[in-house]
Formats: sequence, C-alpha cells, structure tokens
Amino acid sequence: MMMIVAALLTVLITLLLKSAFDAISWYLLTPLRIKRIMEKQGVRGPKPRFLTGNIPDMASLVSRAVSQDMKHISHDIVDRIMPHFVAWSNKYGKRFIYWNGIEPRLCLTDTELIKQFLSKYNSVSGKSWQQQQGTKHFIGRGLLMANGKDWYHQRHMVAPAFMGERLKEFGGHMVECTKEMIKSLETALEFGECEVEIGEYMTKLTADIISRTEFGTNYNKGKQIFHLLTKLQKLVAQATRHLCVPGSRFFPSSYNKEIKMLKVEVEKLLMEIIESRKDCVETGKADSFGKDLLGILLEEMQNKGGSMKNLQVVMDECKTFFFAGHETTAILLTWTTMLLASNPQWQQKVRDEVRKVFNGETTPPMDQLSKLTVLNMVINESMRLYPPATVLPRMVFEDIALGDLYIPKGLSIWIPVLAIHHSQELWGKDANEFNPERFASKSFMPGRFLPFASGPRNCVGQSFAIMEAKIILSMLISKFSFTISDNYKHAPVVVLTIKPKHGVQLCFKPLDP
Ligand code: HEM
Repeated sequence: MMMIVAALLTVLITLLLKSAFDAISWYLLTPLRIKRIMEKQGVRGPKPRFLTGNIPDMASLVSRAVSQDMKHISHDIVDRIMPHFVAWSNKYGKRFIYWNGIEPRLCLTDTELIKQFLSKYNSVSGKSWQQQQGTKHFIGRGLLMANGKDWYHQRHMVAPAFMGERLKEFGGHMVECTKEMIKSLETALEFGECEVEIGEYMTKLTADIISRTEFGTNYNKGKQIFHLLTKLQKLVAQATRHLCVPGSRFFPSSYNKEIKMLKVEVEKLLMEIIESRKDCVETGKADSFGKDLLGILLEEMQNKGGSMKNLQVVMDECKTFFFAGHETTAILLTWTTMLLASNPQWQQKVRDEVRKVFNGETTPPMDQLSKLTVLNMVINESMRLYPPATVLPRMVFEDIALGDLYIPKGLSIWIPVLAIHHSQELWGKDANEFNPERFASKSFMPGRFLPFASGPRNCVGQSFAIMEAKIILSMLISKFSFTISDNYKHAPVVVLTIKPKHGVQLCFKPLDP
C-alpha cells in the first residue's frame, strides 16, 4: 500500500515539476532568450511589463488617439489607429520588438523581407498559441487558425470552392441578395428617408451572401447560426483581453460560461443541418451533399472516411468562413461607398463604366466583371487606405534567416499593413490622398499592397470578395447617386477590423431608369 502511495506521489510531484518548468520556460525563459538574441542584432523596443508586456501602453496610446472624432474627412489615419507603431518606430527605428503579453513580436516594414517571409517561410510559420487560444471556442481550428499539415490539407480542401465555375455559381447568390438590399433601400427612400447608414445595409447583405454560399437551401438556419456566432465573437473578444493571465481561460467567469453555452448551441444547429444532408444522401433523396460550401466539405469528409474529428473540422470551417468572409467584405463596401460619396467625379466615372459594361442589363453579366477596371482601381484604393485587416501577425516555429536577420523560433512577425499602405516612402507624397489612378498600372511593387496578405497563406476568399464587391457596388451605383450626409463624423477605429465608429451616413437619390 505504502509503495503505491509513494509511486503515486512521485508521479504527482514529477507532473507538478514539469508543469512548473513548462510555465517558467513559457512565461520567462523563452521570451528572455528571444529578447537577448534580437538585442544582439540591434533590434530593441519598449520595455515590457510582467505578463502584460506592452499591452497596457498600446491600449492607453490608442484610447487617447481615438478619443475624439476627426475634424474632417482625412485619410491620414496611421497616427490615430496605430499611435504605438508611430511612437515606437520613431524611437527604435523601422524594426522593433514589442510584447503582446508574453508574446514577443517583431515589427517588420521592409517590403522585400515581408515578401520573402510570406512566400518562402510559410511552412515554418503560422498562428500563435495565443491567437489560437483566443479564437478556440469561436472558430476552432478552421483554416484561419490551422497550422502545418492540418492547414495544408484544409487549404487544398476548400480552395477549389473559390475558383472558376463554382465561384460563378456563387455570383448568382450575390446578385439575388443585392437585389433585395436595393429593394429595401428603395422602400426606405419611398418612406421619405433619404439618409441611410450604409454600414448596416452592407453588414446584413454580406451576412446573407455568405449564409447562402455556405448553406444554400438551409440558408435560414444558417442565418440563425451566424446570429449566435456574432454574439460569440463579442464575448470571445472580451475574454481574449485576459489571456496573458496564466489559467484565465479556466476561470468560471460569466463570459467563459456563456461562451461555452453559445458554442454548444451553434454546434447543435450545425449538426442538425449536417445530419439532414447526410440523411438525404443515405436515403437516396439527394445524389450529393449539395453544391454549396457545406456540401463540398461534407463530400471531402466522406472521401476521408468521415470520422468525428473530420466532423469537427467541417463545423469549424463553416464558422471560420462566416467570420473571415462577412465582416471584412462589409467593411470594404462601407469605406468604398464613403469614398465614392465624397469623390463625386470618381462616382460618375465608375457609373459611366458600369453602364457601358452592363449594356442595358439590370444585373452585371458575370463574364464581363473583369471589364470593370475603374471600379477595380477604386476598390484597390479603398483597401489601400482602409485595409480591413490592419495587421498580419505570424509566429515562426523554427529558427530562420530572413535577410540580414536571424529570427529565433517563438518570435512573432508583426506586419503593420495599414502603416505600409500609408507610407510616403512607398507610395509617394500623396500616400494619404484618395487617388485610384495609382492602380491604373498593374506593375506595383510586391510587398507594399497587402489587403489579402500574400504568398501561399493569402486570403483564400480573395476572388470571392472582389467579385462580391464588384457586383454590389456596380448594382448600387447604377440605381442611385449618393453624397455624404452632414451627419457623418469621420472616426475610423479598430475593433478587429478598421471600422467607422459612428457608421457612414449617406444621402441616396434614385437615378432615372
Ligand atoms: C475584403 C474582403 C477580405 C479581406 C480584406 C480579407 C483579408 C484576409 C487576410 C489579410 C487574410 C490573412 C490573415 C492572416 O493570415 O492572418 C485572410 C485569410 C483568410 N480569408 Fe480573407 N479577406 C476578405 C474576404 C474573405 C472572404 C469573402 C472569405 C471567404 C468567403 C475569406 C476567407 C478567408 C480565409 C478562410 C482565410 C484563411 C486562409 C488561410 O489561412 O489559408 N476572406 N483574409
């Protein structure tokens, strides 16, 4: 008996010692090692605090910078959105290191190194533990958060859904949903409302489009799921703030409990859709799982033997695509309409082009979308000035050599997309002006325009998003003219993506048919 107790105690003590060593290594030794290696190479940065690193400094700089609205519409917003980047790059130079909690991050603005890193080192870099943990209950290990072999497999599974004929089929959903949005705008105008907060319309529209793309005929249940996911996203964002406190994810806090409850509810609804699709195929009512994204994922799962693990991947993927594909596109559309409303000459140029390409049709001919080159220039300029994803963080999992830098395993590379997009050095003196003409020539420097990231791990939904933006904007602009309302207050802020704090109020006028 004594021997069993002694053996159990030994195991327990060994486990405790191992956990203590892992925690010390994770919270102290590894970060200090990285700091020393980077300092030897002349890369310095602000002094971190225990556990929270530079998070409190960032939070206070940002909250001061965005405390007031801007006096007028100016696109000179880097000081406002990334005051910490401006302060630290002025003090420590173009490359500096700062601490997101216990995670050291190397800020990199050198376009050549960025290009090299994103294209060459994809297989040894990815999403950090902190990023994965922060989104675990929300999007799980879907494509956006997967690493290594899992990422490779998932990417190859979903990529075909966003190419060629499949993409064109999704275009049909986009046109139908946009028609409904235009109808509701017309109804609002008939009731005498000429001022509209366009962000709300765009958010609803892109959510409708992604629900139909993912769930086809189960679209209404899809919308219910996405409503719950939006709630879940807000709670998860709150919980993420405490991730630097060891063990915080196990705290029985009210939001941790609510997160778990919502997750269960979302997955229950997803399972109902999946089970009904499987039933239809098994009973011969349908000969495939469907042509929507869920159908493609289920087909793939069946080919792989269909274990419970795969089922979890399918559910995580459905949640990921809603998250990654809906808010980003809504934001792009909201900023682009704001830019077109405040630049009437460009609005007219786009309208003239759209009329020529539509050639009397009320809906865009799918095979002619590539001819909307002026609109494409405007969309690019909008994403340059207001990139929905303002930063790209990637963790390095193996020691690598990047240009003249030796990057140790465990360091995250932090690419400040917004600052790069506004750099006068890279874009010229008018970097903060709206000038779509700069995109007239296709030969722009690689590494300086990164709205969709670049390299093998770029945005898999890029063509989908551009097609969606072209369809929505072309249909909108051929029906209405719009100007900025006097009530619009320019106040970009970052809440995950870069958003207008008070929305974008526009005055709409129907055009003669
Ligand atoms: C204007 C719209 C969009 C922008 C600006 C955008 C931007 C991005 C960026 C910057 C990334 C890389 C993120 C990172 O690795 O940290 C990304 C990845 C991703 N995006 Fe998008 N995106 C947009 C629309 C979409 C749409 C419409 C979908 C799907 C329907 C989508 C699905 C994804 C997925 C699944 C990933 C992860 C890809 C991977 O890791 O392999 N995105 N997006």
